[in-house]
Amino acid sequence: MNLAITDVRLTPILVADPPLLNTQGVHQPYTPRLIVEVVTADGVTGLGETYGDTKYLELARPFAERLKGRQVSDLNGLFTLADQVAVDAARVENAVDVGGLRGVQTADKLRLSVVSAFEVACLDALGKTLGLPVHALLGGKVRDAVEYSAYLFYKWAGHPEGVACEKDDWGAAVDPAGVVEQARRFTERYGFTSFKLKGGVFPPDEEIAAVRALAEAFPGHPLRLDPNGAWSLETSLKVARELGDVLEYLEDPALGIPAMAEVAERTGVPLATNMCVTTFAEIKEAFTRGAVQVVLSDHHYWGGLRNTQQLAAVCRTFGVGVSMHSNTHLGISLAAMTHVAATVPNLHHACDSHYPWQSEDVLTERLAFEGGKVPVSDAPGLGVELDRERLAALHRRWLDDDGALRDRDDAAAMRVADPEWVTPSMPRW
Ligand SMILES: O=C([O-])C(=O)C[C@H](O)[C@@H](O)C(=O)[O-]
Ligand SMILES: [Mg+2]
Repeated sequence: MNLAITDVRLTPILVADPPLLNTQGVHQPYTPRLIVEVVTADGVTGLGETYGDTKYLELARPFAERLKGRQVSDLNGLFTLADQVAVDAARVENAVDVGGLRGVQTADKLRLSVVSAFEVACLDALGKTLGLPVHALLGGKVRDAVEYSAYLFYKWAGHPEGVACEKDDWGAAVDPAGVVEQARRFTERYGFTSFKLKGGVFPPDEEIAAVRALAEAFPGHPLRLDPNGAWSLETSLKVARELGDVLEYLEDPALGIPAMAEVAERTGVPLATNMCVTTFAEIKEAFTRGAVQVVLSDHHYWGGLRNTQQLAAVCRTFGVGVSMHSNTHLGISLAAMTHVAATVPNLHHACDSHYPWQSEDVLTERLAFEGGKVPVSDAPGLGVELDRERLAALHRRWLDDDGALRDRDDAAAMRVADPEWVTPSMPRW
């Protein structure tokens, strides 16, 4: 058995994305992802996936160079190695992640977002070599299936006229009836029983009405609303009070730990975040001030599967809940999320996943939701197989792009439909 890494392949791709609305704008018709392959001396290939924007590619390339000759079992060494990769100061100066949707942007967070794909790829290769599933390498599963929630979005029926795109069959959802209809489709197609609505798109009263409509259509089901910090403290307090009786939690109503702490204290409504706690450095203040009751981990920017387990342990220590955030991702990441989620004992909320919105994948077989859950694979590694033809086709799309879509920009996509659109200043309402 030879665990030495002899080759690393990085393949940036563009994958189809429907016109999903958020407070920054709308999703572009294609979004960048990076597929990582780590090959061992025995010829075993491990797969990983992360964000594919330029700022990640420019770190992934020098990192991949340094990886050759190391062992896929040397997971701690990945972090030491990452520290050697310089981050351009312009990338982090006064910067927030994806226009503010994912919190602060630090040099470490950028590095971790890259390391995570390599950690997953190394675990996949190690698992395949040893004949063990990734969850076993993480200490073993405590559940056989991981529950996900329906991630509802306000959306248009299609991308703007004349824009090259793939069509989707979800239809439009721009009012309460549309949101309920979308939720019904999610339950019919995937069996989800929890619902999260991406808010911050329409004035809060309209979004309150949509959540009320969901509560009426699906009585007793867990509901969440996430405006990505688009509301002032006063608006957050108002929405929390109006929806407190039907929400499982409210996600990032306002920006920053002090505002979140005040909303939590004055309303008692549980708050979740993937914005004010996205790094270990932010935990102490947020937890001691009671600003968040559920941290939505994302193994991509927390630095991988083992860091996610560490985050879960810290949350458990402080009596704070943990669940999972999601951005547009493919099956490799869904498999990784499922393996780590299977090992976290204190996971009491259904995880987010964009996967149902992704009509394209790079796997020979898509992962399936059964009754809203993804079964935990016991096959060696992640339990997924790369479809090289699909990978090549999506890479071809990336090569053919003139650069306009290689960096996610929801405000730019919105300007195609509304040339006057500027990124809203926060708080928006
Ligand atoms: O706050 C969140 O849950 C997200 O940031 C998830 C995604 O970024 C979502 O808002 C999106 O892609 O529009
Ligand atoms: Mg969120």
